[in-house]
Amino acid sequence: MSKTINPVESVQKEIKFACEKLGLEDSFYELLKEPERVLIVQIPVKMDDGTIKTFTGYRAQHCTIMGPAKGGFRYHPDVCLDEVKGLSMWMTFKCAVVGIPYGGAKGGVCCNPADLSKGELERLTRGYLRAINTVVGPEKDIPAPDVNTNAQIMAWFMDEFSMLKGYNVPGVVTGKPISLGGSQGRTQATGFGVTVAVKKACDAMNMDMTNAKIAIQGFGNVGSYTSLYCSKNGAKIVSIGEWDKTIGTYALYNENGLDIEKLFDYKAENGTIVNFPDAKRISLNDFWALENIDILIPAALENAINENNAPKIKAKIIVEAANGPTTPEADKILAKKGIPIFPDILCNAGGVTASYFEWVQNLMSFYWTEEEVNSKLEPILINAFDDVYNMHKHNNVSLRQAAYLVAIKRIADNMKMRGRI
Ligand SMILES: NC(=O)C1=CN([C@@H]2O[C@H](COP(=O)(O)OP(=O)(O)OC[C@H]3O[C@@H](n4cnc5c(N)ncnc54)[C@H](O)[C@@H]3O)[C@@H](O)[C@H]2O)C=CC1
Ligand SMILES: O=C(O)CCC(=O)C(=O)O
Repeated sequence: MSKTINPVESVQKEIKFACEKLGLEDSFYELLKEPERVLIVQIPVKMDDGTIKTFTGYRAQHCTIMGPAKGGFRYHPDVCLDEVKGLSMWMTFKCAVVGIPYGGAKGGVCCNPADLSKGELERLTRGYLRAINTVVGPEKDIPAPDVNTNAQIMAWFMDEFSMLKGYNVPGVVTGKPISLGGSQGRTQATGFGVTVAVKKACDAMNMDMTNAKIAIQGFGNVGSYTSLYCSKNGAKIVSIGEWDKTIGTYALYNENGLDIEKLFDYKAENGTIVNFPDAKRISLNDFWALENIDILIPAALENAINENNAPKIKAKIIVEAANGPTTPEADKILAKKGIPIFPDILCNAGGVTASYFEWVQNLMSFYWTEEEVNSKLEPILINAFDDVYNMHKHNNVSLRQAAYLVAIKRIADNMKMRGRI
């Protein structure tokens, strides 16, 4: 059994280390160690059978000094206060790493969306918005999609907020459908950004991406587009680890590389990839222990790589696409094995950066093409990668520590200039 990991304590350790390394006084740590605000709400939902069920929802806003709070909300049975708080803290540092004018937030509702009908999901989403409406808005806090939430859910969220206000407010949420003010490229942006990180990581490690074999855990929004863009860049996606409601966790494996476009079609048709024909099915345990893998990309949930499976990992590098996929114990094990980990707050920042573009377009009511979005997105991600990599090289710190150093230096400079400290 893995030890229970408290994400808040894990982030606090990273903040403390970075503040000390940057020579910042304790007051900086004091201001960053906990979210500024956490809202816990009960959401009554009329179920299809006429009964009322109550769900617990959360919204945590960690730090708003750099701008309005920003971050997704998820629907999952494991959603709880500490998870949402930890995820909101990661968002603050992610936005600072890429230098976009936001603080960090995250939300979620503890529920199993697989058990809810479309109507129940809509009523839950509208109820969640009504319960948190006083703390969100284009100038305050702008949610977005995360695990088990998507463009349709963002559309209901935006519609309910607009009805409460009495006028259309597209900028209250990002990741909307294009027809409602969503941005070109947002759906694909996190996977696009992870692929930029993979390319940069390969360059830094003298690896050839066009010959790389990649294993990816998760074929949801982030995992699927990461698979697609990495394969378009010549890499072979030899394995995809997944979860299915009928059989639990499993992985698909094809040593010659899975056909990702066919996998997209198969998932669109079947809602799952569990019986995809052109692959062997292996266990998730075997997935973590795969031989001859160059790059491992966790793109599912927190704590996926832990003290149990880290010793088995044979990949040359890990690129984190999920938030918090590697536990602190696994970090230490992998460091001893000499496997570098390119961290989440750098590698998955493409999503929030494209969300920033969506919000800017909503505020201007003037919309960009996908080419314009991607041509603005890529240089931001490349610069962020270079900032983190240089910090890592020049300060004898891990890549994760380097990302926190870059982020916290920017936030601390802002705090000092304002005279907060
Ligand atoms: N959607 C976005 O734009 C962003 C998402 N992220 C992070 O990326 C991760 C994935 O998010 P999304 O792709 O949006 O969620 P999603 O809900 O679209 O996909 C998650 C996938 O992981 C699979 N999964 C769940 N548990 C699993 C397990 N134990 N083993 C293997 N597969 C499992 C699910 O079946 C699903 O296909 C999360 O950590 C999220 O916070 C980070 C940045 C932006
Ligand atoms: O697009 C956004 O605003 C946030 C995405 C998100 O939740 C994340 O980066 O973890």
